[in-house]
Amino acid sequence: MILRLENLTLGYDRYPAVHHLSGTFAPGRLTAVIGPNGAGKSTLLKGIKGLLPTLGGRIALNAEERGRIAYLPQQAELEPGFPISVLDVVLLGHWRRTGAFGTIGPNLRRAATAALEAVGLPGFERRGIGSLSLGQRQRVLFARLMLEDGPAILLDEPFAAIDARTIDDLMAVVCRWGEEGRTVIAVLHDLELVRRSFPFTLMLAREAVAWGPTETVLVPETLERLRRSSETWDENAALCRREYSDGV
Ligand SMILES: Nc1ncnc2c1ncn2[C@@H]1O[C@H](COP(=O)(O)OP(=O)(O)OP(=O)(O)O)[C@@H](O)[C@H]1O
Repeated sequence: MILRLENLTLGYDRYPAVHHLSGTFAPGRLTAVIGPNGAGKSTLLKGIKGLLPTLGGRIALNAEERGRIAYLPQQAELEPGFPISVLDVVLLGHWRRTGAFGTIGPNLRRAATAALEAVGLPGFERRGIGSLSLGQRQRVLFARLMLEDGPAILLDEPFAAIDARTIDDLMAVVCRWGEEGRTVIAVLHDLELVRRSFPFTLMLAREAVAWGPTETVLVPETLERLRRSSETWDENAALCRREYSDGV
């Protein structure tokens, strides 16, 4: 899936939070989105997933493609621990794709078991999701993303408050997604992790400060530009005055 943004503006009640963004997320490419609090990173992921209307410009995707994008929101936005099993949480990845009437056959159960093994939780199927640690829950959510089988995967701060061992294990899953040709876009704050593992970076401060190969983006000049632009952006920006060609 080629995910292309064309002069994209996103926001809330017509007040823009991400301005005039243009660029492409190519298949198999791992892109980190970095920027300070309030830079519009979560807004961008929600816009790509179709949870926000576009205020201007467009995301070049049809509805069917958009429906297949897998999305992991920030932990704070996740549903509280319902008393359901780990297996059911993982199988939700399948239902998200097929709808509630999709059938769960033995192949799917095997796929769920294999996904749990791949994230380092073999034999956890019957455990209640509420009995797991934060890191274990994040592993389960990655197993669910595996079952979603999306051509593009959006991760919003997937490693916040997660221990180094779990990050390593889950990064191995992310790298495999890239090798399988899936587009991965991850909001991250750990620049060392970005340098190590994400070949592309979008540096965001309401608009793109820089977007390209990580080694050209994470350099002192652009980090300084990021610092300056986040100091000057207007929390109460006026309605975007450039034209709204579609959306709203
Ligand atoms: N539901 C909402 N209604 C109105 N404004 C919102 C809403 N969600 C976010 N915003 C505003 O949009 C701007 C961008 O927020 P966003 O959550 O996208 O930033 P972020 O880069 O993900 O920040 P963080 O690193 O803190 O998660 C902020 O000014 C925020 O207050």
